[in-house]
Amino acid sequence: MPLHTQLPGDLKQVDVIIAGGGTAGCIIAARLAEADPTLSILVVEGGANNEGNPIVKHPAFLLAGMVPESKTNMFVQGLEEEQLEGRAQVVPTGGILGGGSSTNFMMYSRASRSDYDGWKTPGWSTDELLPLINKTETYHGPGDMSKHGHNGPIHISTGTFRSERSRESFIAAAQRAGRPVVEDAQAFDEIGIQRAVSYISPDGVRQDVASRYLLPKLQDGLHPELHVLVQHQVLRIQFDDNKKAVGVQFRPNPLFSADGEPVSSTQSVRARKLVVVSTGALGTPILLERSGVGSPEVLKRAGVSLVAELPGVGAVYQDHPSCLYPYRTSLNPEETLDVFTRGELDFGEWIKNNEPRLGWNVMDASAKWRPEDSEIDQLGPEFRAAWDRDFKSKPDRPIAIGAYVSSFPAMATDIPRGQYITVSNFLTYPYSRGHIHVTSPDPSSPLDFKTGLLSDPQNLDLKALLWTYKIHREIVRRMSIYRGEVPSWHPPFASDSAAACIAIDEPLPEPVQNIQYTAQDDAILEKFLVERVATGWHSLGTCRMAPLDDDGVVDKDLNVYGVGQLKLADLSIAPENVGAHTNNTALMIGEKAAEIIIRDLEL
Ligand SMILES: Cc1cc2nc3c(=O)[nH]c(=O)nc-3n(C[C@H](O)[C@H](O)[C@H](O)COP(=O)(O)OP(=O)(O)OC[C@H]3O[C@@H](n4cnc5c(N)ncnc54)[C@H](O)[C@@H]3O)c2cc1C
Repeated sequence: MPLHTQLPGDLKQVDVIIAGGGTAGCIIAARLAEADPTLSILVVEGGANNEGNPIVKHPAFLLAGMVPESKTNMFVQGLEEEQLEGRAQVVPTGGILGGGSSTNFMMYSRASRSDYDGWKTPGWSTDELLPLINKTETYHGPGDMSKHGHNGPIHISTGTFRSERSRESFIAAAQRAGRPVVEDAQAFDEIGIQRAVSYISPDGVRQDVASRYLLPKLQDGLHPELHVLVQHQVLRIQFDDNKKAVGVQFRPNPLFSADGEPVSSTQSVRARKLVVVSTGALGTPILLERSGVGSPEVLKRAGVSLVAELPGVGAVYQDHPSCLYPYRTSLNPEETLDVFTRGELDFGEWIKNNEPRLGWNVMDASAKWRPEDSEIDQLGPEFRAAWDRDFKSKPDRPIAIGAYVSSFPAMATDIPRGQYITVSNFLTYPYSRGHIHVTSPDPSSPLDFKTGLLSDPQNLDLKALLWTYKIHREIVRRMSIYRGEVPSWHPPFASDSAAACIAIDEPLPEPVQNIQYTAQDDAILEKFLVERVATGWHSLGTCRMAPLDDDGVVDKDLNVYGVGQLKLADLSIAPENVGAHTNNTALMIGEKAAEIIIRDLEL
C-alpha cells in the first residue's frame, strides 16, 4: 500500500502534489485517483496515519484529542489580545491524516442557503453546490430525504447510542420556552432545534475522510499511482522563474522523531502539473507566506523574499466565538459520559465489550438560534441596525448555533461528582476579525496570530453572545432533569440576584418564569464573556476566494493570483462565514476542488 513514512527514493516527481491530507485534501486525492488511476498523486500530510487509531474510530473518545500532548490535533498559539483582557487563544486544528474530520466532534451541520449564495462567486451558488454536498453523504437522519444524499462515502446517523431522556427533556423544554423545534435544521433553509445526527455510521464508527475516501483507494490495488506520505511537514512551495509552482520542500515532522533525535534535513519533490495546498485555514496562509506569496510588508518583516504580492494572505481570520455552559442534572451515570471526563473510563473494557456508548459523541441535539424581532431592540440600537442590514431579509440565517451535550465538556476533576449537561454556543457571523502571519522563514518560529474575538468596535458580538446565554439558560431551566448551574462555569451573579446560580433537588415548579436580568447582571455577564469567550475551532477565511482588489487570494477556480499551477482548497478560501459547524463546508470544498481540477487537467 503506497502509504509511506519515508518518501521512496524513486518518487522524485509526480503529476499532482497535495500539501495537507485533511478534510478537503483527502477528498481531492481520492476523487482525482478515481478519475484517472494513471495520474500520479502525492499527498504530504504532517500528521500520522489515522488507521486503527481508537481515538479516531470511537466517537466517545472525542475529548482525548484535546489534551495538550495529543498527537491527533495541532494547537496553534496566538498572541495576547487586549480586548480579551490579555488572554491568548490556543486554537486546535486537526493534525492527523483526515485532518479535522478525524478529530472533530462529529456534529453534522450544514450551512444556510444564503451563505454560499452570499459568496457571490460564479459556480459556487447553493444550487450549484448542493449536488456536490449531497454526493459526500449517505444520510440516515430525519426530515425530507430529497434534501440529502444517499450514496456518498460519509454516513450520517445517530450512531449506536443517544441519551434519550436527556435529549427529549431538552426538546420539550425548548418547546415550552417558545423556541422552534424542527425535524431537520440541516436542509439549508430551516432554523430551529433538532434531535442531532452526526458523522457517525449506524454501527458507531466515526466517518472521517481518510477512512471513507482515501484509505480504501490505497488498499484496493487499483490506484498504484496514489501515494500518501505521512508525518512530514511541507515547508515551502517551490516556484520556477515564471512563478509556476513546480514542487514542494518538506521535512519529517519533529513531533514524531524520538526524543532528542535531530530532524533530518529537508527534501523536495516535483510536480509536473499542479500543486494543491490544503493545509487548513491556519496552515495555508503560513505556507504561502513562507514561500514568498503574501503582503510585501509582512514578508519583509519576516525576512522572506517576495515571489508574488498578495496582501490578502492571512489578512483576515474568522472563527465562531464560543462559550460552554454546564448544568447539574438528575441523569443517571449511564446517561452521560461523565465517567470519561472524570478519567474513570476503562477504554479496554468498553472496546472488549463493544459498549454501545462508544458510538456516541454526546451531542444529542443541535440548534440554530435566531432571536424574535421583539428581542432585537433589547440589544441596543447598533444591534438593531446590524440586524436590519444583515439578518432581517435572510430568514435562514442563525445568529448562533448550539450543541446540546449530555456530559460535562472537559476533564471534570475540579467539580463535584455528578451527571452534567452542557450547552455550547457558537456565534455564526461575528463582526470581529483577526489575522495570521509568519514572523520568520523558520517553521518553528512563533506566529503573528490574533483571533480578534470580540474586537468589533460596536460590541455586536458580545451582545449576541449575551442573548444566546440567556435564551439557552431559559430552556435548560425548564428541563425536567435540571438541577442548577455549575457556578464556576457561569457568570458570578450576585447571590441576591434573580440570575444567581442555584443548586436544587427537584425541577423548578411550573410555570417557570424567565429570569429578569438587571443592568448589573448584564455587566457581570459581559465581563464573564470577555474573560471566557474562546475559539469555536472553526477557523476560516484566511486566503479568501474573492476579487484581487477585495484582498482575494484565489479566483473562482481556486487558482492563486499572480502565480501558476497553484490552487488552494480548504477552509482558508471561504470568502465569508457560514451558519454551521464547518466540516460540511470543508467537505464541499474538497468535492468542488476535485471537480475543478478534473476539468482543468482534462482527466
Ligand atoms: C476540536 C474540533 C472540533 C470540531 N468539531 C466539529 C464538529 O463537530 N462539526 C463540524 O462540522 N466541524 C467541526 N470542527 C471543524 C472541522 O473539523 C474543520 O473546519 C475542518 O476539518 C477543516 O477542514 P480543512 O480541510 O479546511 O482543514 P483540515 O481538516 O484541518 O486539514 C488540514 C490538514 O493539513 C495538515 N497540515 C497542516 N499543515 C501542514 C504542513 N505544513 N504540511 C503538511 N500537512 C499539514 C493537517 O495535519 C491537516 O491534516 C471541529 C474542529 C476541531 C479542531
